[in-house]
Amino acid sequence: MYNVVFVLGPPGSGKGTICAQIQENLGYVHLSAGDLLRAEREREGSQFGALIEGHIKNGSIVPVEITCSLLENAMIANKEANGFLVDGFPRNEDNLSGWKKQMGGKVNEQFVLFLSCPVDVCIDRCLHRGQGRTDDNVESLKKRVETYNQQTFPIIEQYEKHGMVREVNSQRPISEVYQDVVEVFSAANQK
Ligand SMILES: Nc1ncnc2c1ncn2[C@@H]1O[C@H](COP(=O)(O)OP(=O)(O)O)[C@@H](O)[C@H]1O
Ligand SMILES: Nc1ccn([C@H]2C[C@H](O)[C@@H](COP(=O)(O)OP(=O)(O)O)O2)c(=O)n1
Ligand SMILES: [Mg+2]
Repeated sequence: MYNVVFVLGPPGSGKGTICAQIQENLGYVHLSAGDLLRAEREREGSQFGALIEGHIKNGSIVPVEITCSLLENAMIANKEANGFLVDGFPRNEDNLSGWKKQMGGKVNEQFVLFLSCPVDVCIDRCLHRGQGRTDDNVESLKKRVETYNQQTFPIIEQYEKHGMVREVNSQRPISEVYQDVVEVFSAANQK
């Protein structure tokens, strides 16, 4: 059974930044749904490139069959990992139900790391991220934040009802955020 930690929060809340540090220090493998989709978009011969780019620019969510298969393939390719940081997933009901259907019974969901940060701070970070992303512009960001508020936050609330959410305030220096995140992982892995 694969250990899985979901990492959620608004665009720009620091999910990728924190996951990279956890991967380096705790042996979890970082799987960013967004990175996997961008790689699939670029892959020669992919039938999904245009569809993925449409969703990315529009801030909407790619159908789960595509995203979940990318995640599962990446997990199979990293069997030796202590666990997986599934970053930016599940982002809506379709993601959640598709994941349960495809991965239910194959994974141990440890907890949901929720990086909370005010939206205006997050937008500002994305606008200065400097990764040349086609969706780090004011127009796409407006739509991504709307998608987050309308579709992703309710998923976090569902997990919250099951006592699975560990919230860390990410409107602080990265080192402080990281310290709190490490404590969350320590507590979870002591059990
Ligand atoms: N705690 C923080 N304080 C200030 N800037 C941050 C912090 N965490 C991340 N950043 C910066 O904000 C931008 C978005 O971070 P990123 O990890 O890509 O977020 P996400 O994956 O949630 O969209 C990056 O430029 C990153 O360097
Ligand atoms: N589960 C997911 C994750 C991302 N996507 C698409 C739509 C998202 O706006 C983009 C970018 O996601 P990504 O996680 O890289 O974005 P942030 O790190 O939150 O800024 O990818 C998706 O369709 N389904
Ligand atoms: Mg990211």
